[in-house]
Amino acid sequence: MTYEIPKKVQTLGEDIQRSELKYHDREVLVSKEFTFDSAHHLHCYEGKCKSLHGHTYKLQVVMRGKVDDRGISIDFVDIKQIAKERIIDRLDHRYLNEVLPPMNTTAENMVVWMYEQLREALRSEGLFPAVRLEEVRLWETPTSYAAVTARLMGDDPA
Ligand SMILES: Nc1nc2c(c(=O)[nH]1)N=C([C@H](O)[C@H](O)COP(=O)(O)OP(=O)(O)OP(=O)(O)O)CN2
Ligand SMILES: [Zn+2]
Repeated sequence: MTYEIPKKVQTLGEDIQRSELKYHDREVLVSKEFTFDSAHHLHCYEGKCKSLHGHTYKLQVVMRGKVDDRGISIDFVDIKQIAKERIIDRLDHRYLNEVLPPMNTTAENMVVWMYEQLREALRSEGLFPAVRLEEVRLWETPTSYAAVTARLMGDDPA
């Protein structure tokens, strides 16, 4: 069954297109969250995390960009596609020590690697510099996270 948009609502859409009340060119942060489950263990670490164990990780990706005529700075769908391809699909239900480049799989190391992956994806997809990565946050447990920002990564725009 198809639903026809009422004439009144169509007109409202046209009004919005014509309206002066637009926030385009204003920079806005846009964020999306993901979860994935992985196993890992730490090296050079005395404590329970030296043994093989798992986490439900939570990843938050924050991007920033100028709002366009539609009122969108970066489509949530694009953030999802990039994060899935570059991170989630590679790490979900995997043994991190095996699938990540050689690193101790701490939240700190992983979040920097994730930032680099996402920054590279924005460039290769042609979204940068209109869209920039602002912050990446990785929760290892509900109470522990590591994060990097554009400033910490030396990527602040002049
Ligand atoms: N700075 C860091 N400290 C620790 C890391 C890390 O990546 N960076 N990692 C670990 C372990 O991987 C461990 O699994 C997580 O430790 P912890 O937060 O203590 O885990 P809990 O399940 O005990 O968390 P609660 O939320 O307090 O129950 C260790 N340290
Ligand atoms: Zn752990």
